[in-house]
Amino acid sequence: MINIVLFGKPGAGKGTQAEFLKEKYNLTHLSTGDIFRYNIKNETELGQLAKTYMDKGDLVPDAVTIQMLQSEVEKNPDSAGFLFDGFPRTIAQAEALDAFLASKGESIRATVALEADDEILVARLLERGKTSGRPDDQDEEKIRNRYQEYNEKTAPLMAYYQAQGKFYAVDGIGSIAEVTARLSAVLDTF
Ligand SMILES: Nc1ncnc2c1ncn2[C@@H]1O[C@H](COP(=O)(O)OP(=O)(O)O)[C@@H](O)[C@H]1O
Repeated sequence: MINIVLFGKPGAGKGTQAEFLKEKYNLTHLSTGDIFRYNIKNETELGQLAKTYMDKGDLVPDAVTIQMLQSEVEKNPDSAGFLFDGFPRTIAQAEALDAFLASKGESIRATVALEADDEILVARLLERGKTSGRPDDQDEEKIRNRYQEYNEKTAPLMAYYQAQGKFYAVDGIGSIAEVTARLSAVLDTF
């Protein structure tokens, strides 16, 4: 199994790139943001809980997110590998993921980060907010709050995966095809 973490700030292009990478490498794409939004749309209990955090640009609590992610992995027992998008976002989530995969005799092969400047990304998200309907993309204050959450809670994951020798970064600025090519150059080495 090849398990990959796609890493990057809000708006870095993880979802866009995941669409190409999952096809190319035959991976099961698990986007925690997409799963939460699906639950919000269907008005599940999980969705109602997640919405209170997401609308403010806060992270959903670890216990909720970890349990949800594990159940999504369990739903795909025959997967050739997972592409984790938007997860892990905290050290506690990364530790839980490592322990969970280890219990199945699996592990994370690599974490690949899409790098981009904050100001470019804030502008991208405001643009996306005009058509995406996402409440967290429409208000600059909420967007800034997501960057603060990222800097405080998610950025430390770079050192976490670097210490395991699993961290790779690519430039996330360029055309979609250019960025896909940069990511593929890293993933093709596995
Ligand atoms: N792993 C996670 N842990 C906690 N909250 C999460 C996680 N993944 C997604 N969320 C929630 O969903 C929101 C949207 O996430 P996502 O769709 O990945 O968008 P983006 O990367 O553009 O912020 C986050 O701001 C957060 O509230």
